Amino acid sequence: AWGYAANNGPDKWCTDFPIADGVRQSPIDILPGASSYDKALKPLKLKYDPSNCLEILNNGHSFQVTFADDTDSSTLKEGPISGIYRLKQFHFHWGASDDKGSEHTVAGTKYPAELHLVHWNTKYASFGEAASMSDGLAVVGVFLKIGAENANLQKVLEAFKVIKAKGKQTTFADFDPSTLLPGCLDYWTYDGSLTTPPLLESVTWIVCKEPISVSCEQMAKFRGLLFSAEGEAECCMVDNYRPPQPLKGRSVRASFQ
Ligand SMILES: NS(=O)(=O)c1ccc(-n2ccn(-c3ccc(F)cc3F)c2=O)cc1
Ligand SMILES: [Zn+2]
Repeated sequence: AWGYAANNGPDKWCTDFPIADGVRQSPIDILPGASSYDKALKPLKLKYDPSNCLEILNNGHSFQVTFADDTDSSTLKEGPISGIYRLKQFHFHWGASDDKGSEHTVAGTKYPAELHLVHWNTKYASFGEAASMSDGLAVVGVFLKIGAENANLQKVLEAFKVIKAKGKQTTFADFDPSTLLPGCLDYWTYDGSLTTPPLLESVTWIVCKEPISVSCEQMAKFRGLLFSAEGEAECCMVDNYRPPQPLKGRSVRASFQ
């Protein structure tokens, strides 16, 4: 099965998932100087209902907080998209050390971690159907940089002790993911893909320019999670990021000047 090790990592994914060498793969290196300001881009309209929060799980690639998506109570609207996209889950990618971990990079700069808020287009009947459509998904990416402790992450980190190993999950209620958004919602946007298998080219990427903070002690807790299941040889969950992929002629637009 795919992973992030030398034998099953990003350079090997094309064997089972040939779209890995596709025309709109993610992540990318964002070059602010080469992105074009588009005054038609609207501000992001994010509205999340904490009561939609269901559970937190270690899926062996990251940890993920999943949301009830049977109503329009947690949605993304406007920004670069048209219509209503519902929040399905959020998760993170991070490094073994603070000098790497994000998937998108900014003029080559790597952040220690990156948050992804995954939404699906309600013009389709379900997440699964939307995931295979070119306008099916919208993922909001937020960079994390080392600084002050982020109090809004504490509740997530406290759950780690019960989801340390792959396959563990627990109920997770009343969490508002908007507390993890930066104050300024300026963003870059481009057409891309899922950054892990199945690497589907169905994502409108919306990457926030402003990072949020995370302390080095909090990063150490991320790195205490395991890729491995209980009873297996322990393997720390670190470096679960795909490196930047070729732009292949795509343009990156900026919502700000
Ligand atoms: N890192 S990311 O680009 O935000 C990202 C990467 C991979 C996924 N992902 C993995 C499996 N799926 C998935 C789950 C259920 C389904 F019906 C279809 C899918 F593609 C999915 O959306 C979701 C998000
Ligand atoms: Zn992700």
